[in-house]
Formats: sequence, C-alpha cells, structure tokens
Amino acid sequence: MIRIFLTGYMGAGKTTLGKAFARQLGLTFIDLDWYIEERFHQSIPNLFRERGEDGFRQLERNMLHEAGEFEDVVISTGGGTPCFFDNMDYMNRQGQTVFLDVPVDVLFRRLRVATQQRPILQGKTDDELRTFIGRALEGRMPHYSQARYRFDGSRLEDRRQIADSVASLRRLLDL
Ligand SMILES: Nc1ncnc2c1ncn2[C@@H]1O[C@H](COP(=O)(O)OP(=O)(O)O)[C@@H](O)[C@H]1O
Ligand SMILES: O=C(O)C1=C[C@@H](OP(=O)(O)O)[C@@H](O)[C@H](O)C1
Ligand SMILES: [Mg+2]
Repeated sequence: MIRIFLTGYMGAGKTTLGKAFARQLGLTFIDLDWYIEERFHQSIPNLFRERGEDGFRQLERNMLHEAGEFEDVVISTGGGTPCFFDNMDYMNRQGQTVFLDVPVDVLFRRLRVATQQRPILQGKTDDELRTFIGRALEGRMPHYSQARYRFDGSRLEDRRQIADSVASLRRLLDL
C-alpha cells in the first residue's frame, strides 16, 4: 500500500508534481485544498474570509485525517498543513512524507504571478512578498524538516522538467 504526502511552501510544486507523479504510478491524487473546496463547496479564499485562518486550519486538519486514510494515494498538502496541530506527526505515521525544498527566489518568481487563490500572499508589493516568503519559510522550516524525505522542487518549469522530477522522486522513494 502506497501513501505519500507532499509538503512544502506555497509554490513549491506540490500540486504540479503530485498530480504528475500519481498519474505515472496509477495512484489516486488528492490535492488537499481541492478536496476541501469540493467538500465545503467554497474556495480557499472564501473559507479564510468566512471562518478565519483558525477555522480553516481546523477543517484542514479534519480533511487531512479523512484523506489520510485513503490507500494508494498521493496527497499534496497545503503549504501550512505541516505547521498546525500534530499534522506532521500524523502524516509521518500514516505514510511517506516528502518536503519539496525550493529556494526563496524561485518561490517568489512562481508566486508573484499566482496569489489570486492564496489569501496569505495577497495585497503585498513585490518587495513585501519576497520578504514575507523568506521569513515565512524560515519560520516553517522546523515543521517541513520533519519530513522523512527532502526533494529539490526547483525543476518544475516545463513538461520535461516535471517528467524528470517524477523520475527522480520515484528513485528517491524506490517506487
Ligand atoms: N502549468 C503551469 N504553467 C506555468 N506555471 C505553473 C504551472 N503549474 C504551476 N505553475 C507555477 O508553479 C507554482 C507551483 O505550482 P503548484 O503545484 O501550484 O505549487 P503548490 O501546490 O506547492 O503551491 C504555481 O504557483 C505556478 O506559479
Ligand atoms: O501556506 C499556507 O498557509 C497555505 C497554502 C495554500 O496551499 P498551496 O501551498 O498549495 O498554495 C492553501 O492551503 C492556503 O492558501 C494556505
Ligand atoms: Mg497546491
């Protein structure tokens, strides 16, 4: 039975790599954000507005424990999932955890054009955003570093790089 959790900061490539990896191995792919949006019929930004971050984190934990029971699955978590409650311990008990490690400059380049669905990043200038990402990544590293595996997520910029990264992740996980 295979159960893989991809973790890492916003823009690290969890959704992109998770989807491609699951497709190649014939596994079920669950993006935790998409799963939440499906179950609550609300976008992530609306859930933040309606429930506040604390409320979002509670339902994120509950949905993690629901999806975390699925088998033969790749679960791409949200960037904050490992950082709340005992979510990281839970994931380490349930399956193989992978931290997609990506340099701040790469995260900034990816995210500056993709803040629409990420409430935490909205309303910032480029300089504010880059500083925010750097500080947030540093603050979250104690959680991300509890993952069993570390993987370089900086090579996901085109189909060829995604295919190569899928192959590298298979070797890392011996799958
Ligand atoms: N098909 C694509 N074309 C261009 N950029 C993309 C594409 N897919 C993802 N990206 C960029 O890569 C970033 C990381 O993708 P994503 O998998 O959503 O990361 P995560 O799930 O870790 O937040 C996105 O924020 C986006 O900027
Ligand atoms: O880092 C975070 O706190 C968040 C990351 C998002 O997921 P992605 O990492 O897929 O963008 C989403 O769960 C929410 O906006 C909060
Ligand atoms: Mg994602």
